[in-house]
Amino acid sequence: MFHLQGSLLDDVDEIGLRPLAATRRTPLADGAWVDVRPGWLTGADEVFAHLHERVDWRAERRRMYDRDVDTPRLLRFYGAGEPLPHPVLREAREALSRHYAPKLGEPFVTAGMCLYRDGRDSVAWHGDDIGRSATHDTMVAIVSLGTPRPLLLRPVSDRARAEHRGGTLRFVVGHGDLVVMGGSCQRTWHHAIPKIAGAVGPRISVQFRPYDVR
Ligand SMILES: O=C(O)CCC(=O)C(=O)O
Ligand SMILES: [Fe+2]
Repeated sequence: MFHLQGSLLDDVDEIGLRPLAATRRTPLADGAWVDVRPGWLTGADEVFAHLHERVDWRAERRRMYDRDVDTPRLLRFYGAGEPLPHPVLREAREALSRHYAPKLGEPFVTAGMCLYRDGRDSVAWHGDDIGRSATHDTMVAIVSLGTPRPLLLRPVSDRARAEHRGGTLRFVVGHGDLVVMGGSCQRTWHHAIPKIAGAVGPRISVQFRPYDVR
């Protein structure tokens, strides 16, 4: 069975969520920010195994120039109101909605899921800028399970590029970790999960988003 020690290197096996008060914020240029809460989800081995086996993962194909290519990861999107594939994901969505309500003003409702089978699977540079996030501040909260992979961020708006000192930012998101991209992040910065060489185990990410953000 898949086994990976959580980021905090502790031995909590019970499935649950730690307090969100321990979240640490990194402000980014042009009104964006990233919150990180290492080891938020406990019992992550069991949740990973459950999702890996039970979710009806779907391969997608995408038009690239003049040909169709496989999207380099498996996907499953749970729309608002659709039951989630593990009860702790509903708890996670509720806890995030409660914690961020004062600033977000609305709940997280959808759950996008990605399965990166190995280091060849990836997400190219993009912002989640379909819907209201193209014009409004919002939040995308990501729970990561399985093999740690770097989440890269780079500024794209003129102001973010002018304000930002230094190069591409790199957040390694590990087993049970929470990362929240907020403020203007989806329209002023881009993010990516790059391919990596060598033997790399699978990773699942669960992205919670408000209504009409994708
Ligand atoms: O896997 C991740 O953590 C990021 C996925 C992502 O950026 C997306 O699905 O929009
Ligand atoms: Fe994204």
